[in-house]
Amino acid sequence: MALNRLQLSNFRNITFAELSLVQGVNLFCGPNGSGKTSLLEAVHMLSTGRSFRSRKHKAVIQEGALGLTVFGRLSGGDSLGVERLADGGGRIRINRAPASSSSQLASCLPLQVINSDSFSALDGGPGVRRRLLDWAVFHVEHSFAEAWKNYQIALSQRNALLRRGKIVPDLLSVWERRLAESGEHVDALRQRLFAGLNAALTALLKSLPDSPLSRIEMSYRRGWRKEVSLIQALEESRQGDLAQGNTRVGPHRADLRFSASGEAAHQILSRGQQKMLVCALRTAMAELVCRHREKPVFLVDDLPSELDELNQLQFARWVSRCASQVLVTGIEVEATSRPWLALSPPWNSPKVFHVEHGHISAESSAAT
Ligand SMILES: Nc1ncnc2c1ncn2[C@@H]1O[C@H](COP(=O)(O)OP(=O)(O)OP(=O)(O)O)[C@@H](O)[C@H]1O
Repeated sequence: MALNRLQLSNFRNITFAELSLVQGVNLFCGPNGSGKTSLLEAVHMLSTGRSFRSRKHKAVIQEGALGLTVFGRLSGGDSLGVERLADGGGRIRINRAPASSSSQLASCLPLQVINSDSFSALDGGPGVRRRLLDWAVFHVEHSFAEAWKNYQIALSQRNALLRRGKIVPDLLSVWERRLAESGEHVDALRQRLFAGLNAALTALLKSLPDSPLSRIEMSYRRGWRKEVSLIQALEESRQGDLAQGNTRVGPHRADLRFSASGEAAHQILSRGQQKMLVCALRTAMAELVCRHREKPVFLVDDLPSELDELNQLQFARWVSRCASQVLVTGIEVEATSRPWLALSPPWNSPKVFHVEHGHISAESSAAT
């Protein structure tokens, strides 16, 4: 699925922009602080209802404005709209009708983001990796969203009971059974996805020149001991959980680990190799998603500053196989377009947009 038209207003320093995008590569070039990342952030908001830089909508709304809007029309004809107001209100619309949750936006517009934050996936906490895995599970396994929601409800109920201090055993076991049932389901979906993801990632890494990167192995930790069921694990950890007021086992503790010869990936890979590993992981996820659904859109913020030329070229090749469209930012047009020019059509003829002081104009014509 590609984004054909994008319209935004009062989004950080962009007062208004209306753009016609192409399938393949869209380049947004301009000096620091001109509004390139804000543009990508707006597309992210259209797919998730939120920014990738700030948890607070107010920080994203243009200073002095009452609210922001982002509107997009997809290649399949659907339209998406997000409005965020400074007073905390807002609306999400799909085909002009109110949408009940932002996950409906995500199913219409699957999106992968590569920016400097993406690289914390290896050395950051497990939550970052879990969310990455769940992006692919959500798009491939249709029962995941419901199972995960049920799991979260049961988890917060069990945690609330644990914090009360005085346990009502019957009530606790009701929520533990629900937690175990939805948790086992979430885990089964993740495990099935993981098997395909692992195969796709290994194939991508093996296609790289021999280095520690091509020997990286990925493993999945489900969040409780292998030998027991989730209900047993919950019973075993009940006393400790009571003392902590928190459920310490279950799929909310799952993780992906990356290692080579027993060493953690971030201990043995160079910074650039770590970045390439994250690019390969996101590509592998997109490959899995496009086997089951339409190809996702990639947002790539300032690739030249992250990877050397060979790796940029490799990554551009990967993206061209599994994405419908990519929006790339950079400072110089020549350096930003270089990795894409060696690919086959439509990837070798990027549409270039110039970004300056929040104004965005297409290269070949007047402002779009
Ligand atoms: N709420 C806001 N209202 C108005 N302007 C804002 C707001 N938030 C941020 N800005 C400004 O918007 C500008 C665009 O920032 P953005 O991060 O999009 O730039 P960029 O082109 O990606 O820069 P770089 O190349 O340095 O990454 C910055 O000058 C920033 O100070």
